[in-house]
Amino acid sequence: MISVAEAQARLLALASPLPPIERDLMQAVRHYLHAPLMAERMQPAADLSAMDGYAIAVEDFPGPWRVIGESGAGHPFTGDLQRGEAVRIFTGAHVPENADSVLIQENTTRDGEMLRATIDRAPAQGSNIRRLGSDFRVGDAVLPKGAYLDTGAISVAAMAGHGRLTVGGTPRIAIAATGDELVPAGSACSAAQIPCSNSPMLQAMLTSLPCDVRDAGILRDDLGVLERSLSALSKQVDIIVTTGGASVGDHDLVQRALVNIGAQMDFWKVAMRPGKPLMAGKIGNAVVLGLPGNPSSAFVTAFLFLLPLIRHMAGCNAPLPALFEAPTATDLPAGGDRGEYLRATVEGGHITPLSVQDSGVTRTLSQANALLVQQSHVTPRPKGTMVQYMRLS
Ligand SMILES: Nc1nc2c(c(=O)[nH]1)N[C@H]1C(S)=C(S)[C@@H](COP(=O)(O)OP(=O)(O)OC[C@H]3O[C@@H](n4cnc5c(N)ncnc54)[C@H](O)[C@@H]3O)O[C@H]1N2
Ligand code: MOO
Repeated sequence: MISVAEAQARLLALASPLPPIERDLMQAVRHYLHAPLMAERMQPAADLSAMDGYAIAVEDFPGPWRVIGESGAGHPFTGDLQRGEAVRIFTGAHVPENADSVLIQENTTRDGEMLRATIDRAPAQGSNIRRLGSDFRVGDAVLPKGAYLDTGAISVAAMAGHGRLTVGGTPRIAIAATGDELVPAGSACSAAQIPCSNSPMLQAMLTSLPCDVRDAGILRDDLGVLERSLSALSKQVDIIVTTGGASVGDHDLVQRALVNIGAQMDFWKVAMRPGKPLMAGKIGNAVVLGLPGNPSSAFVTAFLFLLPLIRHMAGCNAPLPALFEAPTATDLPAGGDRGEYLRATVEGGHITPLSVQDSGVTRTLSQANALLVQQSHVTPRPKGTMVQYMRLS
């Protein structure tokens, strides 16, 4: 059996990043930036007031001042300030020439044109002023290549003058559940049946990634059905994900069906728990990833393989999940012959593996916010030992 790291490397090598595409800002959300993003404008484009109050020269403190005009956001005051003069100013407005501080209005009294300070200490030069170019200047790289376009990134891209962005491609993905026992979630379900939770789970996992996901339904454990469906999907999408039918039972037909329709399988079985029966290969131009059927196995393998594959194809520079460290809140037993990914909770800086690790259980998936990574053959570790984990949320 190959290691998780080797399997990840082999999977990513099966596909190249898709060609980049230009999109409107809002269509670029959750995509990866294709090249560093340069500012096309200076921000702020002038010295701006950070508060509502009066623009003054600090050397005139403690006043009084004569208010000679007004500067509002979008309506700059065009004159300049002489000794003893102030300009009424609002948040976001241009600071007039010769002013070097904004007195907030709460620290003043006003009588007609006359302005007085109600504080004793002179404000510092530059106080309540956002300096020209202090956020970024024209040509500054405001986002690096491969940046994930989350809310903050969209904000800075818009401020930097961009209405369209060049981002990595959007892989098309088909999710096919397999198993005679499965019924669609919410349908009547006999004791011999089980709701298909894997397909909704996988779709939920992909909502924050740049991909077009299609639910290819539930495929019966029938070689002909699997062959026809997988063959058709391979011509329509970039990634086919199956769940179930990956192991060694008589009804585990996914691999056989794939080979029969000409797939080149790259690996089957990875030294990990849960998720051992994972398989990957290619049919034509499509990558096929066969996840095990058990819900936690499907979750962990999707987290460690499917998500990185999508990120890689969509232009992310670092597609694999990041590793963090925390002290374990409980003793940990020795590792077995497979790497383990224990569903765990990180709280108050400590990590606690959930007591139930059965890969058929879905409740633990809803409770876990981390996967505690335990290398194979590791010796027992007492409470307090630093361990590695991956964040799930
Ligand atoms: N003799 C052996 N038996 C098994 C081995 C092994 O090495 N030797 N491996 C075990 C491991 S590990 C896993 S994981 C499972 C995976 O098996 P399959 O991928 O073939 O999955 P199924 O048998 O089809 O289903 C397993 C389990 O999951 C339920 N399931 C399947 N699909 C869904 C779905 N879409 N939503 C919810 N639940 C699903 C299914 O009903 C079964 O209960 O094999 C072990 N066996
Ligand atoms: O590896 Mo299986 O995924 O342990 O249940």
